[in-house]
Amino acid sequence: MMTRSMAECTKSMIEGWENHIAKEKSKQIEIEVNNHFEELTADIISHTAFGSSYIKGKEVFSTQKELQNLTFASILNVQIPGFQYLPTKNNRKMWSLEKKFKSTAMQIIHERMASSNGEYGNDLLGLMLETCMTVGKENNKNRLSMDEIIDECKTFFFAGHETTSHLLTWTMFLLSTNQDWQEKLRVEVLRECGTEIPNADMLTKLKLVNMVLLEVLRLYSPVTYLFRKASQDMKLGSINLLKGTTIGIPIPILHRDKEMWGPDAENFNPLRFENGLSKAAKHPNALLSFSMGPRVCIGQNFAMLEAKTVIAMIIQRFSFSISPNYVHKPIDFLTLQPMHGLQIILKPLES
Ligand code: HEM
Repeated sequence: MMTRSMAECTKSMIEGWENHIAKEKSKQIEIEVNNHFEELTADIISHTAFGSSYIKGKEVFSTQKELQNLTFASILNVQIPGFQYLPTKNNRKMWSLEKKFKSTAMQIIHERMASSNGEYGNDLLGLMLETCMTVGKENNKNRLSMDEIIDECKTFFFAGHETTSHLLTWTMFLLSTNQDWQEKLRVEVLRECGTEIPNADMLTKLKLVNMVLLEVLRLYSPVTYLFRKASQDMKLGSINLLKGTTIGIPIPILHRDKEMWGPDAENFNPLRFENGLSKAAKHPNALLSFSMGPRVCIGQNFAMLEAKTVIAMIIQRFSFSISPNYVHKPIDFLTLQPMHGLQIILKPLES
């Protein structure tokens, strides 16, 4: 059901591209794909998190996005203690967005509860409501409160939307600049899926697509830093860390380390993942894009399934190359993204 939702959202984006191309005499278009992917991944997460309530769900998420942008802009300001409580123009805007976010989310939850007969649906919201209503009913111990459900929705959107859209963008970038790999993937996708909309079984057979996505995560990991705080005094290699010290783990540096990945660490070479993720480098956990251990990304399978669906559907229908208007300037703006977007030239395969 999840793959179907992902494919349907992708189909609607692709139809938009096809309509656009049909209007052009040259039968090709230049598009900036990063924005398209941000919309697409928001659409997909709204459908899978909120199911039938996805239109209101999108409203919730676009409010959150506005809030996120304002918060990020204010992080760059000098932080004065207590300033966040003053009724400045920015703070008032943030409070009003927060209120709108909460009231729309509550509306969705109440509507869902009112229309249910003890069944809340098999989307993320339905599963959380189910847990909220049944688990720990007797002692209230493990029940999720409404505020916690709303917070979970926020986390899922924040953690799962931009990260995946940037994985898609960088994949399009690397396939545009490595046409041989674009063609290899097309052969694989057409062999396993033909021109049909891919289903879950077909997607598991796309080994080369999987290898390419892992190599994209290595070279352009959407999350660039992991932060950890020492819970006790400890030794890390030869360094003594005091309890409470925060350390930042720079993923891009570790992912291009020649000692770990070999002399071609700087190059795009998906074949390094030919024998599986754990054999690609000297250490089995060298790829840190989804983190590891107790805080590992819980959405990694979702993200990989989504990325495979989208890339397979694009590659089935179009060939693409980098536009001369593209300027390569990756920037870390919470997640790693092309500063001026990614402009590509898109052509339907028949031509
Ligand atoms: C390419 C896409 C994605 C990347 C690169 C990514 C990366 C990460 C990383 C690095 C962390 C751990 C942060 C840390 O250890 O400090 C994380 C956590 C998390 N991710 Fe993802 N993520 C992606 C997609 C998703 C998706 C699609 C979802 C949800 C549908 C999701 C949900 C979460 C959640 C809820 C956490 C917090 C887990 C916890 O702290 O227990 N992520 N992600």
